[in-house]
Amino acid sequence: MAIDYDKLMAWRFEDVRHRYTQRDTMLYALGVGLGTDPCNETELRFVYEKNLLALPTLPVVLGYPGMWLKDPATGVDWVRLVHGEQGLKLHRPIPAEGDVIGRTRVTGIIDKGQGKGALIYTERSVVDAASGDLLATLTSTTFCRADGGFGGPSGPVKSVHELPTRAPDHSTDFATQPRAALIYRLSGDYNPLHAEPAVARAAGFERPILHGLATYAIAGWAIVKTVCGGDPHAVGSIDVRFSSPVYPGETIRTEMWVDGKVVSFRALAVERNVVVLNNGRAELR
Ligand SMILES: CCCCCCC[C@@H](O)CC(=O)SCCNC(=O)CCNC(=O)[C@H](O)C(C)(C)COP(=O)(O)OP(=O)(O)OC[C@H]1O[C@@H](n2cnc3c(N)ncnc32)[C@H](O)[C@@H]1OP(=O)(O)O
Repeated sequence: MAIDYDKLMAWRFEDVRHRYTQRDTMLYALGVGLGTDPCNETELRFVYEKNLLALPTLPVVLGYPGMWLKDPATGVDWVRLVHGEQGLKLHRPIPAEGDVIGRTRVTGIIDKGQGKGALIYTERSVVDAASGDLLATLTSTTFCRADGGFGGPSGPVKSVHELPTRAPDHSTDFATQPRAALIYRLSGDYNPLHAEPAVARAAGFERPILHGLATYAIAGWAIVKTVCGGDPHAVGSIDVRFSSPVYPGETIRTEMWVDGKVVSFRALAVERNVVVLNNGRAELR
């Protein structure tokens, strides 16, 4: 079944009420890979309940509607989809525990052509359940590699941020563990692509790949640690494109360029010397 543009644009999402605890916040940070050095006090603040802080990227798992594209009625071949781009705008500091509502909608669908794929743009608002205050706005591009040529529009596509041409101002390495995806998924993205070898092979990968949002969080953490002095509240937004898959166990090198309040960044899988995140742009408060 092919994508039906009008049907998918009008896809109805239920509100997702999500009460998250300090334990969830710590599990998220552990899934990202923090806490491997028990004496690293900067990381401990995100994985230990004493004065616990939330990573700025935590909202990506709050009020998440799940793998809705697995529904055959969407017309999407879910096995072949990958995460294409992610944006996050933080409107308020994210508490280490809370009760939120996620509201998702489809904002655009692009036909890249037969054999090239389709892009599905979604936006999610995460609001505080009690006050109704908007905490974060998330924008996602799902790259549906098997679904091009359905007769939809070819634009407008999201523009990408150009990185500076000079050498990076900062660079930091972060070793992921072979089991990284198996821990990260417990925060809510249960896509079997990250756990089941047979599904990964059917999707065209030699083995399960890491969640794009785990790599995204690693780059976000690199910015917090390197540019923000460890203060997660200093981050206002983070946008990036996923340019190549990451295999759990690889080392992620985040390269950063700082120009006033704008941090441009990209990330590489060091062992293969491949750029895995590109066109990154974070804005500091
Ligand atoms: C609610 C939220 C739902 C989210 C669901 C996500 C669920 C998760 O569990 C799934 C994951 O986490 S998957 C893991 C993370 N993602 C990845 O690993 C993808 C990495 N990227 C790739 O493989 C390729 O870049 C690939 C395949 C993306 C593109 O490669 P190519 O086809 O070779 O593309 P290329 O020839 O370089 O360019 C063709 C056109 O596509 C545009 N483009 C490229 N990369 C893009 C990307 N990442 N996002 C959006 N557009 C992208 C190019 O600009 C080009 O456009 P044009 O033809 O107009 O010039």
